[in-house]
Amino acid sequence: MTAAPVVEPFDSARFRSVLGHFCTGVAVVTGHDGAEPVGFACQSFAALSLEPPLVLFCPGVGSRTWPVLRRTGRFAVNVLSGEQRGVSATFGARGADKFAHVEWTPAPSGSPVLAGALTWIDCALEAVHEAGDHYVVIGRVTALGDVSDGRPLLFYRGRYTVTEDEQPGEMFTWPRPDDWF
Ligand SMILES: Cc1cc2nc3c(=O)[nH]c(=O)nc-3n(C[C@H](O)[C@H](O)[C@H](O)COP(=O)(O)OP(=O)(O)OC[C@H]3O[C@@H](n4cnc5c(N)ncnc54)[C@H](O)[C@@H]3O)c2cc1C
Ligand SMILES: NC(=O)c1ccc[n+]([C@@H]2O[C@H](COP(=O)([O-])OP(=O)(O)OC[C@H]3O[C@@H](n4cnc5c(N)ncnc54)[C@H](O)[C@@H]3O)[C@@H](O)[C@H]2O)c1
Repeated sequence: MTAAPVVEPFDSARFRSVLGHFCTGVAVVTGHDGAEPVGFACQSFAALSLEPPLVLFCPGVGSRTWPVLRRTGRFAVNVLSGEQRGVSATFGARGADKFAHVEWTPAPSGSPVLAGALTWIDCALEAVHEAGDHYVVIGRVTALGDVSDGRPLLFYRGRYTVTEDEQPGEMFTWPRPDDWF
């Protein structure tokens, strides 16, 4: 039998403060039910598996986008560029008419690909796990967008930021190609 973990008390502000130090990109996860497009800003996105190709993201239990994605079994992940702070703000605000001021085209799944996104990942729903006040959603990658040289939008300590210019010689190369995976 394992001992119960020692829990030091903390409130949600401290949780957000500490977790906010983990810098991430920002994605907009989109879907379409045949009637209207849906989507929300999401930083809990990650590559999960290469063989088979899987990704994950975590929508809150109160998300109104998520039930549409669950019903249709399809979604697209739009990787935002550093010039898309406004897009993130729109898709991160509840209830707004999120598609009123953004142009989009359908990915093969029909899910919106937002104009100006760095790239996109089209997915079929693979698995869903309940986890606290969020779901962990796993998608099987079905199509991939083109890539561009633009800089990504980053979210760090509750604020947006972008990377600095790359300096010559800064490019890191792994000692062996399979070290990471
Ligand atoms: C950088 C960034 C990263 C984020 N990452 C994540 C993430 O990883 N996971 C995540 O779950 N969220 C994340 N969010 C938050 C998420 O984008 C927002 O909560 C977004 O509004 C959810 O959109 P939705 O379409 O799912 O739901 P919405 O339709 O926007 O609804 C969200 C909630 O608001 C309520 N609501 C909607 N309209 C109204 C109204 N008119 N009056 C009162 N209540 C209303 C709904 O009932 C629901 O409970 C992130 C936000 C930002 C800015
Ligand atoms: N995973 C998420 O659901 C998530 C992540 C980031 C932001 N948001 C929401 O977007 C809005 C804007 O955020 P902010 O500028 O106040 O930044 P913030 O200070 O709330 O975010 C700091 C960090 O806390 C964590 N976090 C925040 N809300 C969370 C949640 N509901 N569940 C799990 N982790 C969470 C994330 O790691 C985030 O980077 C807030 O309503 C926030 O809750 C949600």
